[in-house]
Amino acid sequence: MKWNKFRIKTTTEAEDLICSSLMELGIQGVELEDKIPLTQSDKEQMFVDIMPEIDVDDGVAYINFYLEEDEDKGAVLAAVREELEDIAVYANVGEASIEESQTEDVDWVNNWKQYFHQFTIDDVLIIPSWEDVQPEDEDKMIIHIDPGTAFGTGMHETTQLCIRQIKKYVTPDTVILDVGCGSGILGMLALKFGAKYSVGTDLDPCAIDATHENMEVNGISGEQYEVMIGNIIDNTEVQDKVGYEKYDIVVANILADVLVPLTPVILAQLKPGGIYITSGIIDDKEQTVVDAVLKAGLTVLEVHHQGEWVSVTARK
Ligand SMILES: C[S@@+](CC[C@H](N)C(=O)[O-])C[C@H]1O[C@@H](n2cnc3c(N)ncnc32)[C@H](O)[C@@H]1O
Repeated sequence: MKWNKFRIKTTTEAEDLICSSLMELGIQGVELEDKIPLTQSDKEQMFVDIMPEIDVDDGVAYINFYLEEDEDKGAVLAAVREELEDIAVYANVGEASIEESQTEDVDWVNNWKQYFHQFTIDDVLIIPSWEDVQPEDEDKMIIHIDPGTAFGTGMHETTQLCIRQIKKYVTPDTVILDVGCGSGILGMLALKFGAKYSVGTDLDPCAIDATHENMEVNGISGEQYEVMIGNIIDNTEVQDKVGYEKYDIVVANILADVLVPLTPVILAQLKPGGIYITSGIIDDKEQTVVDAVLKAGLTVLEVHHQGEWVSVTARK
């Protein structure tokens, strides 16, 4: 199916007002293009630590929206133009021109799958749920994964750094906390390496379904793990539910700027002697995380690098 794409040229001042008017008209899923840098909270949610170069904000913004080919675009465009005129009375909407084009229907949710194929991390074969295991790989530890829209195929360097550290420190008595579990890959591998129990947390609701699905596909029963939504950094309900001095290992593959406030919280969740594995650290933030770990009173055991990413492992 083809879609009609509309591009409104406006100002950064008016973009929020126009977006909410479009939503009131029933237009869902608008795209914004402007030169305003991401906020700290945007970056944390999007797992972005290296910002692309953007030009200086010139106040111009573009708002894209899409209508199905058979929708009455004349009526919708008339309503949009009316809204733009109303907003122009009290805000600078700039040019407020609307450019029209057509676009192919692309399956954005599933399109990335063509780039995700089976691969190995040491002796672990990670295989997407839509591929088959080759006979020569049947002796490997096999993990089937479909991250859905959650993060965590295992292909990212930061995940691989965590997997190696988990394998090193897991014992049959290990209870592990996986903060920012995404697809559930780290907790799941810990259980496959022999851990007793895994608790995962994430801010992203997609992570909950993805973790349940991946655990099930890999034959892990609901008695071996739990997963919860919420921000352990500032939500005491989540902290209480996760439990204190309970974990032999806490793993967190999140950005350095999140690891810094997370570390003192994690200290309370770790058993004395417990291991804290951090990753997701871009190389120029290595010292920031090491400092946060030391400040919390942990002892740094190991620092590993892969590409431009760093993992710091410490002991309580
Ligand atoms: C890089 S992904 C890691 C996913 C998976 N653990 C892995 O290693 O592949 C980071 C995850 O942390 C989550 N996240 C970010 N801040 C968080 C917080 N304060 N508490 C819990 N999860 C958080 C994100 O939603 C995302 O799913």
